[in-house]
Amino acid sequence: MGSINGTVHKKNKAGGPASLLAIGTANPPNVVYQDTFADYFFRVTNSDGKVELKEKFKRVCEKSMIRKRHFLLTEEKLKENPNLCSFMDHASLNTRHDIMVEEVPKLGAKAATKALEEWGRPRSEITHIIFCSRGGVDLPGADYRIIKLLGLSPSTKRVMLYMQGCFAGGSVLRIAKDMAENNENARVLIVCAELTVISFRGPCKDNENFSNMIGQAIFADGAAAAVVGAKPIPEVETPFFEIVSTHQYILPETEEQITAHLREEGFTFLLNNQVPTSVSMHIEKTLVKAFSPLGISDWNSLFFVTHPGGRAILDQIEEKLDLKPEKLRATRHMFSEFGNMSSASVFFIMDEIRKRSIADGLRTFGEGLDYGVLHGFGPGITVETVVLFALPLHT
Ligand SMILES: CC(=O)CC(=O)SCCNC(=O)CCNC(=O)[C@H](O)C(C)(C)COP(=O)(O)OP(=O)(O)OC[C@H]1O[C@@H](n2cnc3c(N)ncnc32)[C@H](O)[C@@H]1OP(=O)(O)O
Repeated sequence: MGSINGTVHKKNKAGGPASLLAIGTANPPNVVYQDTFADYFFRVTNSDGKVELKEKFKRVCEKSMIRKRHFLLTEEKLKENPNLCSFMDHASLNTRHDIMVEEVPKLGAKAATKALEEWGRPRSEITHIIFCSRGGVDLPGADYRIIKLLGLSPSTKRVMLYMQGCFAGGSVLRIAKDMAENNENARVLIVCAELTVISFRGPCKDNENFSNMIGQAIFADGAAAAVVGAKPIPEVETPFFEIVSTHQYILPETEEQITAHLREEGFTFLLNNQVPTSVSMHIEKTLVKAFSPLGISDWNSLFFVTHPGGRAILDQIEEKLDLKPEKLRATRHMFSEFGNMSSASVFFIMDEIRKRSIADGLRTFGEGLDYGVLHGFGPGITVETVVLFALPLHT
């Protein structure tokens, strides 16, 4: 018997739907507040002379809706590595890469430790791991290193996802669902660890590549981990969201709108200012595809976990779907407190939703509602849509 809508599940190898059983998050302790970020950014990159650019950057920071962000790179670390502070002049990949290879698994392990503690079962019972990061490509990779850091079983089956971008918070859930439902007793540890070390750089020379500056104003460092499994053990595991279905969709004629390239100068990206319009224009299509099998067409009846690409993206989605302001409350709150942490962001939002639902004594872990939607957006433009079913708080 499954619990989605009280219906009986089709038999899969695991005997039930995959659920989220725990979430843990972690950020580097160094915090930068957005109202002082422009001053900080232009000072540490020795760019105070670019007065007009700084004024424009300040305006963008003010409109970003972000209050603070966490960064591994401190002012001291940047002073030690001045090649990270120019725009494109210096080969800096080795510096960036050396830091990423060490620090990505470590930050991931901090988040994973919290998730494993919440899960409460022995670490040896993790059967699979999916590690996701946009940087730190290495052999053996971050998936291998975290197994050592956490003391997981050497027979843990690994999947490493490098360089996917922000939609990958949805991709890891899609892969975890398949693993959990098709392998009896599988327990999948998901880890998303994202550091801006790979892309931090000083201001452009003029307005020409301002989209890079948009990235500097919104991207941030953070890691999230989750345990996913089917047929939770009563009294031992506490599932909160079942993963009902997963979908991936490439938006037509948008391949040039978000691009990123790994070069000697580090990770360079281009964000077209049409991104918010492109995402919002197609968002309803993804909901219709995901929810018509469930007979749901009232989007305000769902809870929302929306990758916080930027304020304009959230504003346009809200408008297009005619959402009540509270629908994106959790998403906006986590974006304000942590910025855009790429693939990790959606896990911070799910964590906020379930914790707030508990604190408010609501009927379910999903703001008192039954169904929710998780959206990941990224290069392609690729959209991951994950349908979630929120379990009751008291059974
Ligand atoms: C798809 C995903 O979600 C995946 C990702 O995470 S990738 C990151 C995706 N995020 C984005 O693309 C950011 C979306 N944009 C925003 O949220 C908002 O534009 C913002 C918060 C950055 C700025 O807000 P704002 O100041 O109200 O916006 P707006 O008035 O449009 O822009 C301010 C200036 O920045 C410029 N600008 C905005 N977006 C730009 C872009 N992508 N490239 C270059 N310039 C841009 C504008 O042209 C404008 O310049 P002028 O002052 O010279 O006219």
